Amino acid sequence: MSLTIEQRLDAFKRLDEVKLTFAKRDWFPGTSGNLSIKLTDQPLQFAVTASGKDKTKLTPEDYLIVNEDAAPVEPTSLKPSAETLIHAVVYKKIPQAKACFHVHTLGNNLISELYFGQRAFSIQGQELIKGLGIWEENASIAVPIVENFADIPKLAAAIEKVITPDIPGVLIRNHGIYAWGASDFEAKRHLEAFEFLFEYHLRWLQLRHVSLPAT
Ligand SMILES: CSCCC(=O)C(=O)COP(=O)(O)O
Ligand SMILES: [Zn+2]
Repeated sequence: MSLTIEQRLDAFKRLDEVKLTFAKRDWFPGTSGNLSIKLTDQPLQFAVTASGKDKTKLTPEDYLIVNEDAAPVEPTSLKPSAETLIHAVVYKKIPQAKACFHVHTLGNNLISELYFGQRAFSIQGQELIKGLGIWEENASIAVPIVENFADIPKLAAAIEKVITPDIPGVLIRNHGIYAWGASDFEAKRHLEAFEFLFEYHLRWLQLRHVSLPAT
């Protein structure tokens, strides 16, 4: 299914907006991180950030269109993200996902290592869980954590095993997080909620032994 120029430009513009917002938060240290927006199903085609680029910058060559095998669908000199297969796995396993964002932050790296032994990070009763679209009273979530592998097909297979529609994200040990949503707006909201919950928990671990003045 051929894509219109309007579809491309709209996806690239949306990715630019998200990229600049995340860049302002220093969420792309050392060229890390990658972003994608799904364009078509049957066949799966999505726009993804080019590999190895400084994601704090906007250039005319930041994105390319790829298929489910992470191969470019049009002639290009750009190399797709080294982790493109992971985005493809998310789109194939979670049909509702229309955007998928990946960042490396200190918070998500620390949480992924602290809780890797449990293969999940669990948190309950935090208001920002609603940011994940989970609104029941005193809700609890468990964010899956997989081992990090340099072999991307192996990492993608590990991720495919654990992701479900219930929790729109997955942590990779000492690497980062993938978060997705039914739109770029929703994927951004989910990623922000995850990162807030990680930061809250890390700060709580630091402060919980501090003696507070008697009230
Ligand atoms: C320097 S980060 C190592 C690669 C990585 O984990 C990442 O998220 C960025 O890879 P890409 O190929 O998408 O630039
Ligand atoms: Zn990464």
